[in-house]
Amino acid sequence: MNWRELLSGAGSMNRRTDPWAAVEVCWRINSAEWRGGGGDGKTSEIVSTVERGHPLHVERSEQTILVGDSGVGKTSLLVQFDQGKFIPGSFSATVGIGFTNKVVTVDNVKVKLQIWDTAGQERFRSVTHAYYRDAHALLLLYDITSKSSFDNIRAWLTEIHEYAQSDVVIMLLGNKADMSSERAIRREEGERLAREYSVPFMETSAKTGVNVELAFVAVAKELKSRAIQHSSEPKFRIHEYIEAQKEKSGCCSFF
Ligand SMILES: Nc1nc2c(ncn2[C@@H]2O[C@H](COP(=O)(O)OP(=O)(O)OP(=O)(O)O)[C@@H](O)[C@H]2O)c(=O)[nH]1
Repeated sequence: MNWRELLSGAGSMNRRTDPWAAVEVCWRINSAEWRGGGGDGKTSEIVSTVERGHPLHVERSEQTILVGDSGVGKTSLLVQFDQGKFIPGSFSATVGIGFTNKVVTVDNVKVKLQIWDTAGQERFRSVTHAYYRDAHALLLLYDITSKSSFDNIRAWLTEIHEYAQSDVVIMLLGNKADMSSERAIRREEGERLAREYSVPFMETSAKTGVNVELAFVAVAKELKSRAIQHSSEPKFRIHEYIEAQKEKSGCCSFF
């Protein structure tokens, strides 16, 4: 059963036609608020669908942009997330912008992330700016072996605040965490900068895959919770989620 069928089944309870309404209906059912309340046979069908654990499909693209200096690993991070692989070898800089669609299932809801991979080179900056306005989330990368890429983060944040929506989800990522012998930026420095700007932070490796999925899943969870947050549920807090997941995986001890 897809969300359209769910929506028509839920129509007697919620007449909105927004696809997110179907998710909200099921969300409430999921949290037992309307359990058994429909009396039309359809409600219990929806309940059992959710109980069987079938993810709800959501046709809405959440636009996520990867930004940061050239060579920090934006394309590699996306390839690792999308295909689970790292292609070593010569570096070929992104020209302009490219995108990948990826569906992430979070809390039994499918969230479609449209991920834009931007070119870090200065000459493409005006192209990148054009995409900021429509972004729901921004992953801002630096390379832990490159001091200049870290020093430029402030300038990137200034641009983001100038061109993006004020409520855009921003996450700071220190990539290439596998290259500890060439590390130029300590993890604490990344953490301090992230705290200063009140953005979540983690170190990632597009090579080993460490924290790559976590970064995108955390963004998907945040965007989903903003779209269908129900008042009876505790608010999703991305900082707390990331810290808890990092602790669980003992992520940073092997860098
Ligand atoms: N060891 C290691 N190398 C990485 C990692 N991520 C990227 N690289 C390498 O760094 C180089 C640049 O990576 P890209 O992904 O092309 O960088 P980019 O940020 O997309 O660069 P632009 O397209 O110019 O903006 C490539 O040679 C990658 O193989 C990583 O996590 N670890």
